[in-house]
Amino acid sequence: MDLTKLNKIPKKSSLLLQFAGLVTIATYVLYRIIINDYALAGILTLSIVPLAISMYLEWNNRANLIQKQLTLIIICIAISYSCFTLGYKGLLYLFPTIFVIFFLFNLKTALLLSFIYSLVSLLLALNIEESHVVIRYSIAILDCLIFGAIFSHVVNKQKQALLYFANTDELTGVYNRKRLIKTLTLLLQEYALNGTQSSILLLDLDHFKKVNDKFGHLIGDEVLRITAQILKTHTPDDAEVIRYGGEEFLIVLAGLDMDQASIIAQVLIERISALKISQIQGNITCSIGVNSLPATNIDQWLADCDKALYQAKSDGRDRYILAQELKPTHYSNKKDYVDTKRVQPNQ
Ligand SMILES: Nc1nc2c(ncn2[C@@H]2O[C@H](COP(=O)(O)OP(=O)(O)OP(=O)(O)O)[C@@H](O)[C@H]2O)c(=O)[nH]1
Repeated sequence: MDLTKLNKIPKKSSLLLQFAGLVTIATYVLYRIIINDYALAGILTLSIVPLAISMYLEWNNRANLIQKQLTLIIICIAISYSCFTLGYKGLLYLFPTIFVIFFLFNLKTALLLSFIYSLVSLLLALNIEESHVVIRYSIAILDCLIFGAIFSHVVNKQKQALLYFANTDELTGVYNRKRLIKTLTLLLQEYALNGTQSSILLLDLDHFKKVNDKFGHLIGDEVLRITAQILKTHTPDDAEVIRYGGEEFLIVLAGLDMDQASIIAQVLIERISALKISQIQGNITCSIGVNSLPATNIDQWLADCDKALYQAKSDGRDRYILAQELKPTHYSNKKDYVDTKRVQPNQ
């Protein structure tokens, strides 16, 4: 399944749901006008306006959760009023709105809101209904609340699992590259708005091919897993560790400047070289490129960090290099680095 298509599903279903609501309410408003009930027609029309705005924003990819929640609350108020004037006919509209509440609020808030909404509407319906009718509806509405809560709980769990698998590298358990663009875009925006510093480290294990060749791919995999653990343990809690390529990891340090990022780079180099794996003789080392904002865009941020990493490799590995310290002419392309590798085969 193409996971990128997943993003389009909520937009389509949300538009469809809102369209169904709009048509239902609009038809009902027409009916109330025909039978000269202008008061209820007016109140319901008030709920059509935010719904139409909400659909327009959704269509233009500008919808946000707060505006959707407000729209739903206005519709709930209109439906409560219709319970007061229509009795059980108004109560019928409670059921679908309760389900929508569970999809637009978190579980606790949705339970509280739909409970208050149902209670108020049932009490208002008493205006024209016998109490035994209202009690019958109360039981049905309670069922709806319970099923709504269970259903949204299960869907949320599945959504979390899907997000986890879509964003996680299977071998190491850290983020995969899908996470990258979103995180770096946010940090560039933060820098442009508030001047908040952020840095990235591009870390590559040294001579990893030799580890595979000498000890086998399974041991190589184990080294990658342990490295990922070290990166997670020795970086701040809010740092994002991303598996960037085969034996390459990108560490995103939000809010940290070049000096702070350098300290972390040095710690990681020391921790990785201190690593003892029983099946492997000798040390595992790594090289790191460090690049801090400003950067004109994500590509430049990453490309300059990549150059710093290549220079760290060329300068003898087991070290970090700051992108800011690179001379513009130094290692302008990867060929220079490949040539350097070729003359040091036994390193
Ligand atoms: N075990 C294992 N190996 C991997 C994985 N992904 C990539 N590799 C290996 O990583 C090695 C990368 O080799 P190179 O790009 O030559 O880099 P290197 O040997 O680390 O040399 P330098 O980067 O120059 O220090 C290759 O042998 C790949 O097969 C993986 O998921 N598991």
